[in-house]
Amino acid sequence: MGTAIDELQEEHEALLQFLYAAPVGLVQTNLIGDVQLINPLSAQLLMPIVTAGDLTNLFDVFNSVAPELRSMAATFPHTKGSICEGLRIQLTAGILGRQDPKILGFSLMKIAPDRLMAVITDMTKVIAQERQLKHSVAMFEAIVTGVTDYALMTLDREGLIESWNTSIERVTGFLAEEVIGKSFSIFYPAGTISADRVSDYLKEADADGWILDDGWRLKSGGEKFWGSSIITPLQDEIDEVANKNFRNENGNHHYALILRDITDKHMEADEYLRTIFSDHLTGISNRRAFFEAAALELKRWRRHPRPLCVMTIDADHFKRVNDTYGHTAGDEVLRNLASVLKNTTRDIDVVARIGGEEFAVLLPSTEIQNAYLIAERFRKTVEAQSVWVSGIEITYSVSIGLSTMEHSITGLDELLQRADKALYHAKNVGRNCTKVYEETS
Ligand SMILES: Nc1nc2c(ncn2[C@@H]2O[C@H](COP(=O)(O)OP(=O)(O)OP(=O)(O)O)[C@@H](O)[C@H]2O)c(=O)[nH]1
Repeated sequence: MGTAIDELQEEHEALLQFLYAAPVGLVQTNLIGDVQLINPLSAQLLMPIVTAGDLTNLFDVFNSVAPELRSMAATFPHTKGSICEGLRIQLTAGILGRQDPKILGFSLMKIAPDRLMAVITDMTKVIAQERQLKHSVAMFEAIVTGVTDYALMTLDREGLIESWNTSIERVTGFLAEEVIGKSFSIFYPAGTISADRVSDYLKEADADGWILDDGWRLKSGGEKFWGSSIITPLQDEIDEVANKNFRNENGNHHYALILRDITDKHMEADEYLRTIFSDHLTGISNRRAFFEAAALELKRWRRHPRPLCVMTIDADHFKRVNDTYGHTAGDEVLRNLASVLKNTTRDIDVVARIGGEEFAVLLPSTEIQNAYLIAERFRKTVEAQSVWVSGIEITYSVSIGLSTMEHSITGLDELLQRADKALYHAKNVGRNCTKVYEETS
């Protein structure tokens, strides 16, 4: 008969075998993330973010791409249960030389008071399929929806509304005479679309056959609704026969715009989207949302280069804030930073927390001189205010790095690296300042 020790040994070996053969990545750690058991698949999946082969601590490994995991585990109040489920973590975006972002599915469970189990899967393909499906579903729904549920209009080559069906009035409240001859941007709330963007949308529709754009839209009375717009170029044979010279270089000069009010559906999906794209601490975009939006902007830039800047921001001496006032106060400062940043930028800018105390903003259609002014306005606002936590006044400052997109830049990773170099320069010259990337910086 085996002793209790033998039984434990057997159990342990069975667990090891299970770990080894499991079709998902499994990592067992203690509460602070020190790895106790790890299967080969995990090691393989985590490879892109493991520095110098060091897999000692799971939270250290994830620190650059999902810094929130550590505090999520630390603040989990129960002795057992799910800490996070199906979190999608963008792995390789932003890592120099990696053009193909890998996305991991990550779930973390507390399985005993002193033990965590992480389940890791490769979601890259699933997400690509989901995105494709989203487009197909939107197109399909636009086609099959009852005539009353969508507004249909035609646009000229500049995006000015030429004709419409009466459903526009039902969906948006605008009358024909109010919209004919106006840009379709009339349906966008102020600050959410620029003239450049209108023209880019049309060019994208030409290049890809269509473009889908979901977001806030405006009714004539100023009321907002969540709309889904699909723009497709119209291949108009009659016009081609009538006047060949009238066609633009892409061969299309009219577009159909289908605008649907999907507020109800959006509200249902909103909570889900928030968990995927929002940073849990500050509520602004998370790293994943930033990289997705930035990839789209860069794709646009490659087709139609327009000034595009990136700003990276790092709170100064933040360790000192944590050490002096505690981690909770530190969190409050980060929330303050995010909110000031959001308030000093436009709606069209992508404002995200991309690391622990690192933030980034993508500034489309912005010259570097203007990006500098925006950065300085933000920096001075931070400097001039204070955060109150439990009756204690905390002041802090930020350092900022800026870079601008150029043809010689290979991708987002390089653009970000340049901004980071400028940020490093700002730290080196004494912090609380903004520096623009220069070849020599
Ligand atoms: N409160 C809080 N602190 C965090 C979070 N993420 C990272 N940090 C802390 O941020 C600090 C970053 O410190 P460092 O990178 O050493 O730099 P620093 O003290 O900000 O100094 P400089 O960047 O050189 O000005 C570390 O102490 C981290 O623990 C978070 O979510 N909440």
